[in-house]
Amino acid sequence: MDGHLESEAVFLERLGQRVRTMRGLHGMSRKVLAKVSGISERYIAQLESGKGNVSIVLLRRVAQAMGSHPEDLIPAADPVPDWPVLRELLRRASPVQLGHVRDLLSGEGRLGAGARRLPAFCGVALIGLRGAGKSTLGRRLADHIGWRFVELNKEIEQQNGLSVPEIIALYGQEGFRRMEQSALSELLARKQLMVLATGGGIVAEPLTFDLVLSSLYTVWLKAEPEQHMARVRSQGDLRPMADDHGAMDELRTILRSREPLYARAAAVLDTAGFGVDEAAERLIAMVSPVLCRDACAFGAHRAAI
Ligand SMILES: Nc1ncnc2c1ncn2[C@@H]1O[C@H](COP(=O)(O)OP(=O)(O)O)[C@@H](O)[C@H]1O
Ligand SMILES: O=C(O)C1=C[C@@H](OP(=O)(O)O)[C@@H](O)[C@H](O)C1
Ligand SMILES: [Mg+2]
Repeated sequence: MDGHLESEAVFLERLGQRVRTMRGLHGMSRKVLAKVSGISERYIAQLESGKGNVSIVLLRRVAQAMGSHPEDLIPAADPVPDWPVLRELLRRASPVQLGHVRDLLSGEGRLGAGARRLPAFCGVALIGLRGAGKSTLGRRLADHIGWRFVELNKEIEQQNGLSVPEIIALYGQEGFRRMEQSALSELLARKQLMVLATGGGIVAEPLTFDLVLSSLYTVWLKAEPEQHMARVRSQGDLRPMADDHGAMDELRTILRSREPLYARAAAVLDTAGFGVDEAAERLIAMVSPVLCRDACAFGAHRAAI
């Protein structure tokens, strides 16, 4: 193969990987992505395996179906790990804000360390894939330390008067992520200590996830793919891991795509090999000393700990 062809083949392969990763990040099966984008499942499989040379218009459709942008799918080296957060912030910034950022980055800014604001400490967040134990262990932790337990998905449902599946059906992934962000902002604005069970896909939206990481002591509840599947199945909840033979593959793709983001949590609790009681004890033990130290440092209520 000549040099050009080879580098094009590598490009297409990496493009395919990025589509697959982004799809996993958003928890969408190939079937769902095909349906939402209006592109055949077979073609998406080709694209993901680096065999389909997708047109820019189709790539835009694929990106839009996942609530992302075509440039997010183009293989490129992200300059810094925080790049997706910075890019989202830049996209939304006002001209005045952009001016400040430009000044700051070009070394002309006057913002000293003293001008930086510490985020309010609002409690503990649990993140992880469905079946990680966010709801089960979160409730136990909240009962133990006497803080309010909040399910982010329930807040979203209450605030919008629709169930999560209804929101996704009506407004798509993008609409759901928007509502997730506003429900989270609203909760944080209450400035009450809480244990928050997030939705498994919260890591897919950089700004929302950044808000979680900067406002709450975040713990990733980790488990093996087989355990996620078994736990979810035994709850009788088969979304989005339902039906087809590829369910386990889909689950692995989702987990693999999200792992680097889940790993940004302040702490990791591996629940594999433990029952609920032991996992809860370990979570409480892991979190308690940090709460004492951080809640006090952040000026939170000592009595609540
Ligand atoms: N070590 C463990 N940690 C957490 N949950 C466990 C564990 N072992 C078994 N489970 C079971 O797995 C399920 C976890 O579900 P859930 O708490 O709803 O997860 P999530 O909210 O993350 O989707 C529960 O039915 C729980 O009883
Ligand atoms: O993993 C995901 O992509 C999702 C997980 C769900 O939350 P749970 O993890 O609480 O089930 C919910 O936010 C939505 O259906 C998407
Ligand atoms: Mg849950």
